[in-house]
Amino acid sequence: MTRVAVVGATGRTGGEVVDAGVERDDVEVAVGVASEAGERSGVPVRPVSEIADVLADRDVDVAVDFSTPEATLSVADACAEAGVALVVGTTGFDEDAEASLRAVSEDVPVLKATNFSRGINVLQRVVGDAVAALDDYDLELMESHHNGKVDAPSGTANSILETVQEERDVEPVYGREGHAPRDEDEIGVFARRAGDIRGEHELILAGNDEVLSLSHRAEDRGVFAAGALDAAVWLAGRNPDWYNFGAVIDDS
Ligand SMILES: NC(=O)C1=CN([C@@H]2O[C@H](COP(=O)(O)OP(=O)(O)OC[C@H]3O[C@@H](n4cnc5c(N)ncnc54)[C@H](OP(=O)(O)O)[C@@H]3O)[C@@H](O)[C@H]2O)C=CC1
Ligand SMILES: O=C(O)C1=N[C@H](C(=O)O)C[C@H](O)C1
Repeated sequence: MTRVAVVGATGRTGGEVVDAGVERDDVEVAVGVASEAGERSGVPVRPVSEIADVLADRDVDVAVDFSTPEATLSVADACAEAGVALVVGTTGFDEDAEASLRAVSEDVPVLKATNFSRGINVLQRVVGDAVAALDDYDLELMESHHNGKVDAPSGTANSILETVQEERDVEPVYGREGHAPRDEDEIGVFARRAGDIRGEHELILAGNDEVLSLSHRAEDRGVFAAGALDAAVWLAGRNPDWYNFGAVIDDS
């Protein structure tokens, strides 16, 4: 049984992690963490200001984080101090924050994924193959999310862009406007925010007479919760290192 602390337990995604966790046999949701104290699905939620005590008192094996970059970094430091593994789903880190997280993985195991759905992970594998095979096609990347999302483009879109750039030297152009003729080595990147869209991503590869569209749509946040908890169970007890979600999928 893996004892989990859910950081962001009162949020859209962390709340789903708590709900999913209390239903699982391989996970014990020991505690939730948020800005303020509260409760979710019968699980006590404690303020992040008490994180060090919380990790020790509740005998936590893995912290699962869907919060904000700032909160993640303070939780990561506490995990390193307490010897607690960390699963990070939060997106929107700048380069310095990403480096700080990587440093924490020298002390405790850290698994970070911009998207915990299995479908996106497979999409990423297909993207690499497609971009390599259709190496002179125009590329455009689109994502859509709910109106409460604060980072743009999404973490997943940035990860897809990285995969594309591993295969081809393309320069991102974010949200064209005005006189903006297309260069053959650019990739347009577009973010839409509306309603409660769970998360949609699409990469198109367009030749003159055909368009290949690679797309994914999350239909329920439960898909992220399930993946993050699978990752937590997989990560518990491993050596300090930097891990990715692909390894979890490959092992299951
Ligand atoms: N990797 C993946 O698969 C996915 C990643 N995400 C990412 O997860 C993150 C959260 O998204 P979402 O659930 O929509 O966000 P919400 O705004 O709905 O929830 C944020 C949560 O974080 C808590 N929080 C905010 N500030 C702090 C703080 N300083 N200390 C402790 N807790 C804090 C909030 O608590 P309070 O309300 O008390 O402030 C709340 O519980 C985003 O970065 C998003 O991109 C989302 C879905 C899937
Ligand atoms: O904020 C969200 O909701 C999501 N965020 C992640 C991202 O930024 O890619 C993953 C998913 O798309 C939902």
